[in-house]
Amino acid sequence: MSLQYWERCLVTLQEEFSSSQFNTWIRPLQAEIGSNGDLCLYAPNRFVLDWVTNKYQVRIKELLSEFAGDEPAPNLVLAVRQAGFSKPTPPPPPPPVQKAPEPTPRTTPAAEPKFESGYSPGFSLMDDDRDGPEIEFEAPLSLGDHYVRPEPEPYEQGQLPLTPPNRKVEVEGGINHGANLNNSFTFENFVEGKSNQLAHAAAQQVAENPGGAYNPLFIYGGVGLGKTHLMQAVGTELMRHNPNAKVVYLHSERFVADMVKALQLNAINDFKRYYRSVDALLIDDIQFFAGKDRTQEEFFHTFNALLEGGQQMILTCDRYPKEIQGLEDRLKSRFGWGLTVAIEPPELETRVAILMRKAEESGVKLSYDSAFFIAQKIRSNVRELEGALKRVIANSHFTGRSITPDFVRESLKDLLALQDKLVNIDNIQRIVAEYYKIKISDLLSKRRSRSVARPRQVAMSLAKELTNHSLPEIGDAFGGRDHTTALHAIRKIKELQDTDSDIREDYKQLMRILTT
Ligand SMILES: Nc1ncnc2c1ncn2[C@@H]1O[C@H](COP(=O)(O)OP(=O)(O)OP(=O)(O)O)[C@@H](O)[C@H]1O
Repeated sequence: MSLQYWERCLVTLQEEFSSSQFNTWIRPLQAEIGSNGDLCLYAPNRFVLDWVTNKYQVRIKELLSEFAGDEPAPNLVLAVRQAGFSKPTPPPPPPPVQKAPEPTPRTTPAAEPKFESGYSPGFSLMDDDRDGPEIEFEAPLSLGDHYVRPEPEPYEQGQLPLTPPNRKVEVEGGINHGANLNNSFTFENFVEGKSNQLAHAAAQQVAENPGGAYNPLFIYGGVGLGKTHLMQAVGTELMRHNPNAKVVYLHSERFVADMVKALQLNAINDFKRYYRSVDALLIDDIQFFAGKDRTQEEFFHTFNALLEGGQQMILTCDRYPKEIQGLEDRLKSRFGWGLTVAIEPPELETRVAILMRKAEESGVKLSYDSAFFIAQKIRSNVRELEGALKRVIANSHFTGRSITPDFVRESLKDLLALQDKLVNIDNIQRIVAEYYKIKISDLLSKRRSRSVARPRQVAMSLAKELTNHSLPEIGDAFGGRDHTTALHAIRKIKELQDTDSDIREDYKQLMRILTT
């Protein structure tokens, strides 16, 4: 048997699943035909294996039987890819001078910092209590730690403003020493829902087993959906297990700025040493690496060294790695070596649950009806949701009135008016027409061909979901149709979202365009 059945399965599964499901669970499976003709699918790690076994195995078997027709279907074997198994792209060894020492086996994230060969600092990165001249390098400066460079170099006028020697770095409020982590981002206060379930589960796995099979963990999704929160929750958890763990969180722009500064100061080796000495490196919004070739080059080597040393990396991005324009292919492929998971905008129930939780955390009583009202109106992302809730709470404190749906409506009046102005039937029609490359007049016409009818139904559904117009008003706005046509359109699109991955993706994209 050749792999053709599996290749056909892939085509079907890609149609049936959302792109994030397919990219996360199916794409990483490596297929082989076993010596006895079994179809062996190798998952990169246990997590993916369990997920695929529980959720997709039955469907894969069904498809295999379907494609085999009258022939016996191949036996399916699911397993974790073993070390030594023909890995698609094993990390190349870093250049000798940057080679990290042999990784020490570890059960906790508290491994000793790893230093380049020949460099013997004789102190911990976290150790403030030492003699000798110090300079604070840009990265440690933000992290609250600093280290001694054996031969401090003189500062020259005009050089970038390094912190003067011996100045103790202040740790910002709410920021964990040495990690730049925000204590308020924890697993406990992260509300799980369908939209973030995979990312949440993966992050918890990493917190339990750093440097394990899910390295790097790559979390992608739109703005304000909780990527930073989850990434930092892992960092906080690692530090909770071991307060000496060197967990470093930073925004990708900071990495770029540090590197530029290090190059200007001729301190690139310090830069390399610093970033390679951590136990866990958490970099946010790596889409900012796009087009920055020198940064990518440096990050590529850091990435390899960390992976080789078994140090955990977590990266976030606003899109799927392969879709980042201006990012080298070798980085794109490396980002997929661990686990790539998506976070989607939260659905209504999750939005309500988040609001109730945030209100509770603020010690405020929020009724379900009021939470529901806000969640129905604010759909774009969690940050916006939090902003709206803060406004309502502040207003309630200020006026001494209790929070009811009417009070919420009043408090958010300006915001909702602005939103209504931004999302109305006219611009839904304009954006849907642009998206499907048809004319607005087609949406309003009597034409019933699929190429026009489907976008029209999508636009009507969006109008129902995003505006306060009634069904008769929506029908009327689409070429004078009646409310039963609008109702049919909405039901049809709801049904298609469960069965047709193209429609599901289109709808999601359009929602994103209209609400962000
Ligand atoms: N599921 C959730 N439960 C609780 N709070 C959440 C959840 N998702 C997001 N938040 C909160 O929403 C706010 C925005 O989240 P976060 O900063 O993690 O978004 P992001 O995806 O990293 O966005 P950006 O790409 O803009 O950086 C934070 O205050 C975070 O705590």
